Amino acid sequence: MNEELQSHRLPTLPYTRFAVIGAGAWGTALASVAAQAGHQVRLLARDPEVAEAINRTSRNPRYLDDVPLPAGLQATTDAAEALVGADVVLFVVPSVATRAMARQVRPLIPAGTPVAVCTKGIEPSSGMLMSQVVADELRDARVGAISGPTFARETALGHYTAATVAFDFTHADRLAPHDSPAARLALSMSTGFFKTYISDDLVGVEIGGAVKNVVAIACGMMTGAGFAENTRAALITRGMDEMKQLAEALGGRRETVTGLAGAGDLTLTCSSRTSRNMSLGVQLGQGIPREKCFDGKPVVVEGEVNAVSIVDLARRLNVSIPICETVYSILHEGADIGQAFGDLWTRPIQGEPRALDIRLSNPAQARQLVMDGRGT
Ligand SMILES: NC(=O)C1=CN([C@@H]2O[C@H](COP(=O)(O)OP(=O)(O)OC[C@H]3O[C@@H](n4cnc5c(N)ncnc54)[C@H](O)[C@@H]3O)[C@@H](O)[C@H]2O)C=CC1
Ligand SMILES: O=C(CO)COP(=O)(O)O
Repeated sequence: MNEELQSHRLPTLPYTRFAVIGAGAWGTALASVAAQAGHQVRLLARDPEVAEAINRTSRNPRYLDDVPLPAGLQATTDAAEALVGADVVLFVVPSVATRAMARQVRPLIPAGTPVAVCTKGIEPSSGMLMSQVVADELRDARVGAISGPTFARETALGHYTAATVAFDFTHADRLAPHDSPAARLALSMSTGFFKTYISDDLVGVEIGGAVKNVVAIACGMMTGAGFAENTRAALITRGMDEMKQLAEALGGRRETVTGLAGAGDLTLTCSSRTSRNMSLGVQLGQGIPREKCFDGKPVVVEGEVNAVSIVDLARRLNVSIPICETVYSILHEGADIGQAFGDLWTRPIQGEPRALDIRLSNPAQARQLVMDGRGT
């Protein structure tokens, strides 16, 4: 347990009855972690065949089919059965399905129940973070998030993994942080291989998870198109700056973005083709038409959908996020990859950090000055 929390007189009580909504790769992996921590876990699947197979074979035949699942994990397609008696709920459906799913299970979640959203994204049109979408539907629940650098397969296989559990802290949470939903859920999910950290900056945590997917597509595109490692390092670093700007504009903290859910997830996702976002970018960079990517199979690529909502949100907030804008222009406006990345590199020179308020003319103009003999 966190040392600071240990110093409190009262022990933190773990949650022990989990309902996990969504039996995809990540829902299955998180259900597995919770079951390995010794909890009762009910996993809500859409497909009866998946639920039946999990219960019969302790494997999810559709996702992570080679990973054995622990005892104590029961799957069902009946939302009422999944949620009855649950003292904590994890929401793990794709961002496009989150609101409808929250609305569907609303009557089954008692007031005050902690709900952690493990989906990464921002809702189009409303610009809401996933926790805000769920809170909008479940008005009486305590809604937070779990996020970090966590490939589902590696997590389910028991590789050392770390993630952040974030909830906004109420006045009562500040008086008794050991008893806050964040602390209780972090303790409940903590196993010998799954390490949790606690945050009270839900906005910062969720912005990291949403924006890193778009930056990963950018890194994939440049890899597929044959750009070099220098380019990727620049995109990761400047992508983190875009996260910081956006988080701050929404009331989050810049330093949260340097944590697991920001820098951590950005590093993971932008470095590996295991990432569906990075992988989509690589395929597009190689010139594969979108409909032929992933051999034409439907795959959840959150950054593709969320490039739209993130760019829209940033424009409304007047925040400059040129890397996300570049990805958006390629994915949704048909821009050419080589041209769009080239344009990114000829943007005006600015301070790093942006607080150093300098903005010089376009580098092309500087070259012209040299050619005109007007340098010193
Ligand atoms: N796979 C991973 O390594 C990680 C994924 N995440 C996030 O978790 C979320 C879910 O991703 P995955 O589990 O990987 O996706 P997935 O593709 O493995 O599974 C998606 C699940 O959602 C269900 N689903 C799809 N559309 C639905 C709808 N309209 N209504 C209800 N259920 C629906 C599917 O049946 C499936 O069970 C995403 O936001 C992703 O960014 C976060 C961390 C790691
Ligand atoms: O969020 C993830 C790892 O933290 C999974 O990334 P992808 O959705 O790109 O596969």
